[in-house]
Amino acid sequence: MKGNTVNILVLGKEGVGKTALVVRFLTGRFLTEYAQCDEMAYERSIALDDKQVSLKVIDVGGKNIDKKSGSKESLQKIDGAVVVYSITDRQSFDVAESVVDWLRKERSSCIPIVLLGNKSDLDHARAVSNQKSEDIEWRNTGYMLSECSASSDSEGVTKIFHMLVRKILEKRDTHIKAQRKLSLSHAPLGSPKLIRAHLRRRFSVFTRERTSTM
Ligand SMILES: Nc1nc2c(ncn2[C@@H]2O[C@H](COP(=O)(O)OP(=O)(O)OP(=O)(O)O)[C@@H](O)[C@H]2O)c(=O)[nH]1
Repeated sequence: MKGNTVNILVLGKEGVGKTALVVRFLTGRFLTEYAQCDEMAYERSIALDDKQVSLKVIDVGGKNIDKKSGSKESLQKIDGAVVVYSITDRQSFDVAESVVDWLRKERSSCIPIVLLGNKSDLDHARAVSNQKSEDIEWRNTGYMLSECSASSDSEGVTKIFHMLVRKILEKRDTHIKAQRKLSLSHAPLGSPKLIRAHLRRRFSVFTRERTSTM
């Protein structure tokens, strides 16, 4: 079982600020230059809502974005993705949209995706209209639109990654509950599993009744 281990893929066109965002989120710092790599994986344990979460963030170099080969293997193991574009680069938004389509096609189960416009500090050079709705929320298809700035908005970057991790854990929880229910409904009558579940239910009613009369 995966427990609280979460794997996130960060993708997008070259130069949109993927590494800057990941580094900002994991270290709180903004660096202006990075060594270019095809793919970098960062591992970190974070505290979120009283839970300890083991995070693995894979930053796929923008050069790989067309062939997408580097990320294909990682794809089956990931729980969620941040697809980044720069608000100053219209083409990076088109690339990001095609990456979201590709992710949806490649992954049979619908993973949560954030379509994220970076460099919002450069509003004067904006080339993509503002996608950010005031109350950020997950849409039906399991994706979210937002904007932030790796260079000037540490809090905003953290908030977005945290929202994604929460969504992943919530989805996993729902899946586990559904699996449990299914395995119980398939258990043969009188099986130890079914008897145990039945006793647990009875026992909880019994303790509730006792507590309420006290
Ligand atoms: N103004 C501004 N510049 C940014 C921001 N985020 C990143 N940059 C700059 O954009 C450039 C590219 O950032 P990277 O983080 O290397 O971009 P990347 O998407 O990882 O690039 P590749 O690894 O080549 O795919 C750097 O010069 C950063 O300093 C931001 O929020 N605002």
